[in-house]
Amino acid sequence: MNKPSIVLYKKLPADLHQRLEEHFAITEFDGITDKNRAEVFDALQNAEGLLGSGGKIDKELFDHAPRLRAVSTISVGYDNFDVAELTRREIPMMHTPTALTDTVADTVMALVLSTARRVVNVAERVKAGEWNENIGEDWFGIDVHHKTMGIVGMGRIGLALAQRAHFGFDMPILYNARSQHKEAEEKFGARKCELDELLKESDFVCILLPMTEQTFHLIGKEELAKMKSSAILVSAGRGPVIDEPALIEALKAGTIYGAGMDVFETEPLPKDSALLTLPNVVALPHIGSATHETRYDMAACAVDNLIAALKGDVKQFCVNPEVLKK
Ligand SMILES: NC(=O)C1=CN([C@@H]2O[C@H](COP(=O)(O)OP(=O)(O)OC[C@H]3O[C@@H](n4cnc5c(N)ncnc54)[C@H](OP(=O)(O)O)[C@@H]3O)[C@@H](O)[C@H]2O)C=CC1
Ligand SMILES: O=CC(=O)O
Repeated sequence: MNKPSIVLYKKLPADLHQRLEEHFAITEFDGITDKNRAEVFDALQNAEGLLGSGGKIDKELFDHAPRLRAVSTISVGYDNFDVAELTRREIPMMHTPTALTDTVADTVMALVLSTARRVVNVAERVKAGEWNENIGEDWFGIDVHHKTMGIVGMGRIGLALAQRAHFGFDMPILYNARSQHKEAEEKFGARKCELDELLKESDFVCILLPMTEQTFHLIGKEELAKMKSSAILVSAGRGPVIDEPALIEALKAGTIYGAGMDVFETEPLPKDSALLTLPNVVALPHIGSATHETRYDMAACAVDNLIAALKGDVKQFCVNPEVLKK
């Protein structure tokens, strides 16, 4: 019997590629871009599955995939997919939560620490040969321990961050989400509050929200103005949740102390972005989950997800489970 065809648009570790090959006939691309879209469309004509990460996965693409039965992304976020269109076509889509939760929380903590203690800025000065005598106050940062941690988006990653902040740094925790998160409250002493209160009271405001219509530019000029001038904003959910020009203004004006950022409105961050010129910004290239171990685990999860889905056996990690009930 012929194996089902799939389109793979992300390079996989050899063993995972082989596992996929045992089940499917693979047509492989290095991402889906404006340049190769037409070629991808051709390959999709026969494809029953789609697996990869990144790119714009929209209705036009699905229109070229008449046999598509399952989609699997190697990521937690799926804002680049037209999920409503997939659901309309009764196609399940799977993602890879849990595999990366701890690693992303570690990255957020790294941003908190490096921004507060000015790790990058100070290390660059050492490399530039500026450490010639006992350091003065111009090398100092601010404390992290015992300060108030504000977490916007108390989901999987928010919870893992709360654990680190509570047990590692004795930080009181405020959080904002749509629902109450008892585990965060009971295990880590977190208190749910309105966004306004969180912005006013927190020393670190960590944004861990998905990109949705409701979260687009949730943090803009007015919200930044509510933060303490000694506070730090950390952005690790999706770039467009923050109004970047407003953030740049706030950083330049000293409305807030600094920002640690792993995600941006445009990625890769344009070379002329003012964020690159500000000493109170730590900018990372969307490395939240980027460790060898975690990226492997995410890819393995996505491979398992696609194999299960094309067997009609989806048990977990489906972002549109309503299609499974039909
Ligand atoms: N920088 C990086 O490399 C990475 C970034 N991410 C991003 O992080 C996001 C979060 O991941 P994860 O924690 O696993 O996701 P979860 O779905 O577990 O958590 C999302 C949280 O956001 C809250 N939320 C959603 N919409 C709103 C809203 N309008 N107002 C207030 N709260 C809201 C949810 O609230 P409620 O609990 O009430 O539903 C939930 O607490 C991902 O969607 C992705 O975009 C993920 C991985 C890596
Ligand atoms: O940003 C990364 C993800 O997994 O989502």
